[in-house]
Parts: sequence; structure tokens; C-alpha cells
Amino acid sequence: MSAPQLVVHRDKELMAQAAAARLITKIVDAQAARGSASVVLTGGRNGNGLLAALAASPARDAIDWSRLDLWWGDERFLPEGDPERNVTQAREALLDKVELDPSRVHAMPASDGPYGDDADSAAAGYAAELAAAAGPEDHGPVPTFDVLMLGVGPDTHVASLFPELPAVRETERTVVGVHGAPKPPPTRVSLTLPAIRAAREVWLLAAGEDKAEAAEIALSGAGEIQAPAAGAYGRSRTLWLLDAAAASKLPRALYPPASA
Ligand SMILES: O=C(O)[C@H](O)[C@@H](O)[C@H](O)[C@H](O)COP(=O)(O)O
Repeated sequence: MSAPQLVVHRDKELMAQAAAARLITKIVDAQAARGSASVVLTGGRNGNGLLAALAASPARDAIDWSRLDLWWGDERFLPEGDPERNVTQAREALLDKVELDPSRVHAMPASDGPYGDDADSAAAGYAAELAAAAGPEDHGPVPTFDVLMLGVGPDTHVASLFPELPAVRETERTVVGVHGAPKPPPTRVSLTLPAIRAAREVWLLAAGEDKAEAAEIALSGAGEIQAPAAGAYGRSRTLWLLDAAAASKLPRALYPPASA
């Protein structure tokens, strides 16, 4: 496991714009190298801020949107079209503005979908979809994602893996149902740490004063059960993208010079 890299930007807006530019380049390079790219999206303000910045980027259509596989790190287990669902918010921010191949957009099941209101069955269904997309060159029953993005919660949660709850302790399954989540809604579907760790690169997004303590805890040696963000790392890269406010409590040795 490589040590996490940190990039600190002046403020939330610059972090979103710079992260969007970084993602465009990563996708373009993956498509040039392998003919397609695979990205895992995250919900929340930072995740959606990045998608909105990408939608507004002049370089946006350097991406061949028809050769991009999109997955989700987690989903609020609500009916299709609910404004609180991560996929609904991603569609508004970006997906409805670009020409994606619908068969390559892998939304997590809704609570009124084929699995009904059973989040655990929905999780098993998504795990099966991931396994079906995995190839012999992949590491386990998930495709090798080029980039897996995770917003970081103020309690250091990532995806819907909350401190001390059962989902963060999962070591076998790739997707689980989450019940009693402290962040509403209480019922969710989430990738687990083993699935997250199959990604080539994991990018953790943390902007705002309310993330400063979480960044400090997760980057100062806390265990993954108490601080799930500390357990989120990629096979070849783990990158924390912060703004100065979220980085303000980091030990000086960890805190690289902020960008201009
Ligand atoms: O379903 C969700 O709520 C998200 O996937 C969640 O993991 C989010 O990324 C963090 O809670 C950070 O959210 P903010 O960026 O809004 O603080």
C-alpha cells in the first residue's frame, strides 16, 4: 500500500475545478491506452461539485463519453428518481449533459427496483453486476476501476462505510446493504473496503472546515474501523484532494504547499 499523496487547493471551488481537470486527463489517458475507462462516482457536495465542474470544463468532450463505464461507491436506498439519490444528483450535475452509453452506466438498485425494498438483496445484485464485468486480468470479482472517488464525511466515513458499523468490517463481500446509517437516509447500499481497494487509484475528496478533523484523524494513523477513510487506498495510488480549510489541522509534515 503506497502512502497517500496530498494535494491542497486554495478553496472548495478551485479543488473541484482542479479535480475535474485531473479526472478528464485520467479518463482520456485510460481510453487512449485501453480503449475505455472505468470510474466510480461518489455522492455528496464535494463529489457533485466535481461533476458540475467537469460538466462546465472546456476540455469536457476530450472524453469519449460512449467508452466510459460509470459505477457508484454507494447509494441512498430510495425510490428511482428520488432527488436524494446519488445517481439523480449525478445526472443533474453531469450525466444528462453528455452522450454516455446507457448500458455502461451502472446505477445501484433503487428501493422500488427489481429487489424491492430489500437493501441486502440489492447489494448482492450489484455485486453480481460487478463480478460479471470483471475479467481474468482483474483482481477479484470487480473490474479494475481506473479511478474510484470517495467524498470524506466529517466522521471519516467514505461511501456508506461509517465508523464502527458492520459494513466497514466486511472483508469478503464487495457490496453490502447498510442499515441505521448515521447520515440520512439510514438505509443504503455500499461498496466495501475490499472492493474499493481493487481500484488502480482511489481519490478522496475533502473540502471545507468541517472535514479538517476527519482529514487529520484519517491521515494520522487511525485504524480503518474507527476511521474508514484510513482504509480507502488504491492498488497504485491513493490521492487526497483537499482545500486549505480541510487541510488546516494536518501535521505540517503532511501538508504540501497549497496550489496558487
Ligand atoms: O451518499 C453519500 O452521502 C455519499 O456518498 C457520502 O459518502 C459523501 O461522499 C460523504 O458523506 C461526503 O459528503 P459531502 O461531500 O456532502 O460532505
